[in-house]
Amino acid sequence: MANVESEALRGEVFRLRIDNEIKSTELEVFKQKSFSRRETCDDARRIFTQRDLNGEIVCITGAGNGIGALIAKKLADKGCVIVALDVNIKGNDETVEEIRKNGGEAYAFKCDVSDRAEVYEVAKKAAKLAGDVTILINNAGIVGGKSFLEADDAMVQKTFEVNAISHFWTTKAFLPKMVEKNHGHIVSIASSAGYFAAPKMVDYCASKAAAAHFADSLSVELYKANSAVKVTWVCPYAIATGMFEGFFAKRPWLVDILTPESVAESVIYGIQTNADRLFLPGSLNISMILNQILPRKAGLTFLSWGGVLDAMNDFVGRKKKN
Ligand SMILES: NC(=O)C1=CN([C@@H]2O[C@H](COP(=O)(O)OP(=O)(O)OC[C@H]3O[C@@H](n4cnc5c(N)ncnc54)[C@H](OP(=O)(O)O)[C@@H]3O)[C@@H](O)[C@H]2O)C=CC1
Ligand SMILES: CC1=C(/C=C/C(C)=C/C=C/C(C)=C/C=O)C(C)(C)CCC1
Repeated sequence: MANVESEALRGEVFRLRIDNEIKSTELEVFKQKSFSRRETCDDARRIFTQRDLNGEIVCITGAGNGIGALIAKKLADKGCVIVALDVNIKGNDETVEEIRKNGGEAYAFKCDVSDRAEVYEVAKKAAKLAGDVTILINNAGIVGGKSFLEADDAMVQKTFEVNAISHFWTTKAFLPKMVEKNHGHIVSIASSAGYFAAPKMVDYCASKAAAAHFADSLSVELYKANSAVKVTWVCPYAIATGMFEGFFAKRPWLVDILTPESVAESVIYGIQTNADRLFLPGSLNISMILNQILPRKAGLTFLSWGGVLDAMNDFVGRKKKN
């Protein structure tokens, strides 16, 4: 299970990096693992430029479950103030309770991020209570898991509204202050599904491609404005949070289902090092390039060899909680 191993190793080296105990062997080993040339070079540079997040005010959507909840708690442990938004009140409150129990500062707001008015209203309340948000993590997401003709229109619409269009509203709510202070970070949890297609994910893949390109385009606009506001978009392979329950990874030695823990650590690492696009695992960089440059037939053969065609056959997704 090379991938899990390299993910775990990444986590291990990552932890070493926090202690700033960079030994050349660790760095060497880190390089050997399945990271693309570009990422390794960037990593070498980024390893020594991790920024301290203490005192940052982080708004994270979808903080009631899965990687959103994990990232919120981990950032709170780093001294961040957490503004947790979720439509799932119970989960959101649990996340905030746990942070407060550990001595952190956190605020829970019920918010359906697909409801623009609600987003703007909650954003105002959050700024009054917690202060101006300096890191926005657009994490909330849904997936229907139906083939194109089976997918009901309402779910297709909702998928775009949550996975992509909501990023406009949350970013419009918090970016002005970041630009004014010339300090801030927008993080979009997009997906590798924004760059790779699979059956029963037409709406999901299209919405994640929109989310990825939103972040990419915004980062170029901010670059033109010489802004210090950073943009990171994260493109994980399937993660074992329950959202993609039943997803099948045919060649786990190539790309295996990720642990929420390793994804949360990598997202935070990406924020600390101002990463731009973060494929998880890093080897997807190579696959993405291959998939783009191969003639279509060869690309389809590569994807079917990798198991894409049957990956969603047994998809059940998250069992709706009570
Ligand atoms: N799991 C995976 O395999 C992968 C996930 N991703 C992306 O990572 C992100 C997090 O995924 P993951 O942690 O697995 O997902 P989870 O389903 O575990 O958590 C998502 C959270 O977002 C909440 N949410 C859903 N809709 C809304 C809404 N309209 N407004 C506010 N909150 C909402 C959910 O609430 P509720 O529980 O009530 O639905 C849930 O608390 C998503 O964007 C997902 O697309 C990317 C790659 C792989
Ligand atoms: C990338 C890639 C593959 C499969 C990618 C898939 C199917 C990604 C699915 C991602 C999901 C479900 C994300 C959820 O948000 C293969 C075929 C293993 C070959 C190597 C390149």
